[in-house]
Amino acid sequence: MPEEEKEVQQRSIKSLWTTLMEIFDLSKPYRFRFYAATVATIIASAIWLTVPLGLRELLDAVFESGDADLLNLLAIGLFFLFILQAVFSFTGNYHLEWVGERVITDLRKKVYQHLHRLGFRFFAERRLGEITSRLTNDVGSIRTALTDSLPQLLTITFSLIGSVSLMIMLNWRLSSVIFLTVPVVTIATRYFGKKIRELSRGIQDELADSTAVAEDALSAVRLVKAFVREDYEVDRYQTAVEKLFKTARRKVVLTQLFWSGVGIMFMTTLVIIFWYGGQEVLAGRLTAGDLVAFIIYALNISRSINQSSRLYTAVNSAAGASERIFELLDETPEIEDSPGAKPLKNVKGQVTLENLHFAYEDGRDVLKGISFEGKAGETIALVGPSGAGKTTLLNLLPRFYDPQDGSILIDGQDIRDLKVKSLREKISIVPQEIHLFGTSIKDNILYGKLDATDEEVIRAAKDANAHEFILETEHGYDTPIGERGVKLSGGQRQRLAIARAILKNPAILLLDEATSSLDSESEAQVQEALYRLMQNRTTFVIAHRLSTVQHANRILVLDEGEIVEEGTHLELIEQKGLYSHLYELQFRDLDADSQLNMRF
Ligand SMILES: Nc1ncnc2c1ncn2[C@@H]1O[C@H](COP(=O)(O)OP(=O)(O)OP(=O)(O)O)[C@@H](O)[C@H]1O
Repeated sequence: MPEEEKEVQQRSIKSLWTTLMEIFDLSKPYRFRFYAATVATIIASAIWLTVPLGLRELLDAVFESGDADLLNLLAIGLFFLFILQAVFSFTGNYHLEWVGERVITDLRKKVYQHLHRLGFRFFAERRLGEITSRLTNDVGSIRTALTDSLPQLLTITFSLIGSVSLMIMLNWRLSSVIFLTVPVVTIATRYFGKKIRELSRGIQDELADSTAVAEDALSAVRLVKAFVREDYEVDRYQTAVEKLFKTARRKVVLTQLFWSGVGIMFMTTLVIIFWYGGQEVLAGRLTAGDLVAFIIYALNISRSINQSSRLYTAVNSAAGASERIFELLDETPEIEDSPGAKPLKNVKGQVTLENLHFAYEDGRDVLKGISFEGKAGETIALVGPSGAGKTTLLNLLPRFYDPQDGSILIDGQDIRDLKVKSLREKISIVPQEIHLFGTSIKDNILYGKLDATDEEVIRAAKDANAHEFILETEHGYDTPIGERGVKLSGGQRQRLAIARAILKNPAILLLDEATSSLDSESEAQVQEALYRLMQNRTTFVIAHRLSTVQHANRILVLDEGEIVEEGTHLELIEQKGLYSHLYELQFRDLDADSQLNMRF
């Protein structure tokens, strides 16, 4: 075998072992139950192993000694043995599967919790479908291995060891026929195992890809329909699942070849045992009972090996899946509390930016030395051309990303010295794209403060100009919102998002004004709600409306990651710089009063 291939194989066997151990580690809290179940399984297997010996006695009682009383006694004895075996087998399997299901539940929780700890960078690099596939398909694959295969593995191991020992005791020469097949099976298992493991991982990857394709399209169903791209999306999904089918078929071919090969070998071995054993009986060196018992043990071994080869493929599939799960669990969250981080309390809302430098990718600075001091309660509008870095700047305040250089201070405290959760608790974000959950209207508002009373929810909705339209819906606050809120208009969705933000009662507000048009009545209601929300809070707003910039205490004009102008609306108009240029472009011919719907 070439050195390189050998290394890959060794590495993969090692990684199989490591991942299995990692899964096994998860069962630590349930070790007592696990060991008790193992003992019950050993006892059940041991009882099962005595059955052929009982049968041998039974047959010899008939054929050799002709003893009818002994025959009755043995038959009753065997019956009770079966009952006892069933009881132990049930107990062992039940508790082993219990541990398996428990471990999987813990694993699901652990993975999901970990996903929530990971930052924006992680999610930006992956598709949602791929991540959900890990939670469902990969964990499902490990589940099968743990709950089905683990009990089998134990039974098979004991049954194999026991059958082999008893066979040798019965007739060692006949036993050696069986052992001749062992090296062949071992080599085949290693060869096929590696291939199957690789294919299993491929299948999980392709499954994740196809899930991602479907999720992408289904979550943008409006876009798909608007562009009449149903057929295109169906094609895309078909291509993905057909690719999956091809890999799955290759796995089936390999797996079946392996099983069939093992099967043929053992049936041949059995024929040899029949023939050779028959000779021994004829020669008087073996009784008929001995031969029957021997053959049952041989069948036992054959069945166990067959099962273990199936088991091996299941375990290999699980190893492929668990590699992916543990890769995910190894992802380190980029934003975490620093040691000694303090909670942010009694916030006034003074925000200072000191020489901020930020890049998503090395060498391509998006923010280039932003410095600014915002007083508590001020409204600060950010304007500038597309791609100037406005959204990026807002994303740094709740620490969705950390700057490479420079710092952000809130009331004089560096946000990296604060507990992340306490920082984010004090900041509300109203983005352009409002996301609503498929729960009730009330639950969507409650997201801002989970323990709010009904009165608080209603007050927030009233302040957000949402109360009236909520009452007009079929079940009022309990009306469910369709998947992603499709049953609500754009303005209504915004007002719900504002109600949610009001309920959170933040000291700092980050607002990305929507650019999509609303009708003027709806627009006026949203604006009014926003102004109410902005009262007594430090607000950073990416402004697209003239009314917003006119009312802002200060306007920061960003261009290519730098603040190029700063001042009030009138001051900036007088400067005749970028701001006045943008203003000219957008508002030149319009009368200020009718400009509410215009965008920057
Ligand atoms: N997640 C990301 N990964 C890499 N680059 C990004 C990411 N998000 C934004 N950028 C890049 O950073 C730059 C600034 O983007 P940003 O969204 O902050 O601009 P903006 O001023 O808010 O623009 P707009 O008004 O169009 O929303 C752009 O060049 C953009 O391509």
